[in-house]
Amino acid sequence: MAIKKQESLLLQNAREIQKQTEELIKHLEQRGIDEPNFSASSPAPPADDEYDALAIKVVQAAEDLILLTKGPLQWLRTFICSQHDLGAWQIALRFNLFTIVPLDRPISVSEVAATAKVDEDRIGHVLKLLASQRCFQETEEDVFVHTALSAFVANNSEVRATLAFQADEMFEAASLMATAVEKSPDSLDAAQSAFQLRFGMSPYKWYASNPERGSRFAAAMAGYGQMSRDPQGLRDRFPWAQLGDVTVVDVGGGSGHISLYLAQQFPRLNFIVQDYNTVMLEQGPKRPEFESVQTRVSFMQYDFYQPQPIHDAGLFLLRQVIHNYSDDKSVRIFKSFVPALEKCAIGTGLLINDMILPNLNARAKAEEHGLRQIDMAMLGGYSAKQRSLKEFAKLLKTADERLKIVKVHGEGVLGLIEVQLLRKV
Ligand SMILES: C[S@@+](CC[C@H](N)C(=O)[O-])C[C@H]1O[C@@H](n2cnc3c(N)ncnc32)[C@H](O)[C@@H]1O
Repeated sequence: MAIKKQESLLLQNAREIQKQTEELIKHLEQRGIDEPNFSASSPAPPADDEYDALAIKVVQAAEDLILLTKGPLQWLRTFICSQHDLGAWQIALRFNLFTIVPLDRPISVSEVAATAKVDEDRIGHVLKLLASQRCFQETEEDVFVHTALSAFVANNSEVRATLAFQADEMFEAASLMATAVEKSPDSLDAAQSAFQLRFGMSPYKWYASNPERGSRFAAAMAGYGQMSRDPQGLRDRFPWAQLGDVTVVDVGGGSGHISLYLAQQFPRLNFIVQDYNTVMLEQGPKRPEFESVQTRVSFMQYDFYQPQPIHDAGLFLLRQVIHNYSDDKSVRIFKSFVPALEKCAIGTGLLINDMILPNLNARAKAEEHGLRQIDMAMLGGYSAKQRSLKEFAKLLKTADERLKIVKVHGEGVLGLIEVQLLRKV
């Protein structure tokens, strides 16, 4: 029997990239969408689940090929210097380089530096690093134009807020991750989170006492919504229209950006946005979409460790809250809904819109990596974590035996877990 020569793993990955890229192009062609390029006028890739599913296959094969080609030593060399990339982005964001570089003409480093009020030498070095990531392009020595990447940042203030809060407070806190574990090696301790060690208080207290950063955090959350396209997933994967004329209570809703979005989509629904942080709540009515839905969206200060005061809700929404808390606090939050759910109509749901960590090999590594990054962000910020479906079920049961997961709606970056308080009719 002829011994089959082992096929090159490098070539297998290269062929996979070719095959999956062809699928991706077919998808674009079928929808009449032009291919993306690096220029500032590049069309954006489509924002739909089908495209994402194709794109992740290309990304996985490409990332595997990069690792195989570079080998461990050179892969590590690049990776372990990532904090310096973030440092350069921090400067670019803090000194507004993205908006100083005009969208319609080249600009010299000296002009950027004069507007940013920082010396030319450092601004040049920062722009050159970013340009090596195809974020800005140096068209001639010390002259820059936007690329697709930098123009996107320039044009999107919410995404800029997301980048800036990560490059500032989260980056500073992340440098103390191991120290935080050293201080509390046996279990999660919110008082010893990396953020707490860096800033002396929890993120929420810190944002409340630093209103400028607090309002940037609210915008950053909206930017995350764009990145994960989760508001659309939330809209499409749950039967909102079937709820009828009811009030949805958005608990820990921050600026209410999600309620405002859903209110625009579903004209029969009313929303109450609850948050204990008034700085976050005050952002809501300032948002441009508020005007068109202001009769149906209201804001209310409420602390979710206290019993839920709304007893005639059609649905409670708890979005991106539980991942900020340890197990015991999550149980207290779930418990706060019980007296209200006992009084609301039978079948009233508690919809948890939080990341569900995947089971082993359920998702491509490149995709799982994105989820695990946020899991680490929760550890560093709050001594908290993301959870699997099994973990959610366990916490709900500990809060009240009658709290049951009745459905997981669809699949996306964030999960959509519908919980009901099972009661006898
Ligand atoms: C990660 S943000 C999520 C915001 C929003 N739900 C979203 O999806 O964008 C968590 C929110 O919980 C709020 N929060 C924290 N502690 C709270 C408490 N004890 N009671 C009510 N809201 C609280 C924070 O102010 C913040 O707006």
